[in-house]
Amino acid sequence: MYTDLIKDSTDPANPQSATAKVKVHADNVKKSPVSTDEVYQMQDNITANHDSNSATYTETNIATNPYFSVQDLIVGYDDTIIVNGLSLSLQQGEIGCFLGYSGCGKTTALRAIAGLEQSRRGTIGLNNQRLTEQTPTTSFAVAPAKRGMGMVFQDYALFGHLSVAKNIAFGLNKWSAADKKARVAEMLSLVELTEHADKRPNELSGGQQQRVALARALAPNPKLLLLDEPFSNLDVVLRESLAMNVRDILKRTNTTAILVTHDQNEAFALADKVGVMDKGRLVQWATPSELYHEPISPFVAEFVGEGAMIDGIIKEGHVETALGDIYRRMEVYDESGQPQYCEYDYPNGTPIKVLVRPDDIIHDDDSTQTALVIGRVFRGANYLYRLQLDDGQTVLSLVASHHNHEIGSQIGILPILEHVVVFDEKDINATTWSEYDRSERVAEAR
Ligand SMILES: Nc1ncnc2c1ncn2[C@@H]1O[C@H](COP(=O)(O)OP(=O)(O)OP(=O)(O)O)[C@@H](O)[C@H]1O
Repeated sequence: MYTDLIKDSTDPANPQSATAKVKVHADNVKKSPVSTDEVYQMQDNITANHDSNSATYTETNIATNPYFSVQDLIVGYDDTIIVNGLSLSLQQGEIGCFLGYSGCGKTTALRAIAGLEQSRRGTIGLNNQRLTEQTPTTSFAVAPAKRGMGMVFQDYALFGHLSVAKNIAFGLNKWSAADKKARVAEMLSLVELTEHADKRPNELSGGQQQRVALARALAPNPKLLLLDEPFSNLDVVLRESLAMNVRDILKRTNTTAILVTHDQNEAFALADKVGVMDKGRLVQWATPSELYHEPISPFVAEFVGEGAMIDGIIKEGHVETALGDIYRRMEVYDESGQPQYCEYDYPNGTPIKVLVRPDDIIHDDDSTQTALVIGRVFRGANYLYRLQLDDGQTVLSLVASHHNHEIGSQIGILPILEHVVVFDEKDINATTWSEYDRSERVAEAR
């Protein structure tokens, strides 16, 4: 794969393949329900764990060790591997996210981090403590209740018979009465629910209940906060605004967190680093912007954001396409600030696929290059147009909605091909989202 950035594009998560001969991923296996009791116990113990006897890194060095790290984590049931070589790291205060389709192993990964699932291989470290280490020679795992983690669930899991304030105070049993009162007041204010302190959860909206759940999880000051699809019970409009609100709260409290979701808007609104998962593997671990602009494979390109893949062919070091020629741009500039280019190192005639995002195609009435409008979706501020090029290929274009063009009309376009992503045949032969989608439908139809 080539992007406009000339740099090593190998998978930073570096998933190692499992050596055991096992079947990877099975959709017919039922998962055990999340045991909220286990999680309440985790929560109750957070503040009691400052003198935890869990092992510390022998070569501890806060400057070089990430605050939170997972290395080559493998989790499976019987002969099935669900999480396959997960590796990632977060600095303190960073928010990470596992993003992927249903059944790809996101929740299992989260539960393994919490210690609620046993791992077969790998290490987990948090705040200079080794929490899990499973190697051929060592086997070590800190109990969930001693990991200092908090959890927020999809269904809020609040105590219906307790007030909002008492729900928030739940994990503070070992605090003095005065400290507990002050902490609950602080948390109520943080999530802007002070005036609802004495209400029962069922007197609150879904969004408010989720804020109570967040306050309850944050109250004992967890070392790591785990959020499992926290917004999926809420309507779409509320989801994005609550996601931004939650990000703001986590940033203000410098909380390190991991979110699990299948919704990329949620992932982008909340997370600093997003990991796209596919069949138990972390395919790419990157910032939202990197995922969108520099997807590592067609799978990630198609899963994250919108766009179209068009055909290209290598000619003398550049790519010829129906939209125009693409030159390989480096993130290197000459003295006058002009970007520098180099050649794609493929032989002449190599077939290529080019990822073109809707923002790469600008509508321009004065352009001599035109395309046929074959579809459009009104999105308030914009129209998303589906456009057919002269050779029959289609691309998408995001155009301000005051440019109202009927289906069947020709419009002028200006392709901006400076930042497109180029994939070769090897990338294309990898499993794509479309292929997955098809096989899912076949499986569902059985
Ligand atoms: N305790 C278990 N025993 C056996 N298989 C399990 C168990 N827990 C999960 N699985 C299987 O592991 C796979 C991944 O499940 P997981 O819940 O991690 O996926 P997910 O990506 O979080 O999906 P969703 O978004 O639907 O929650 C599924 O096929 C599931 O049936």
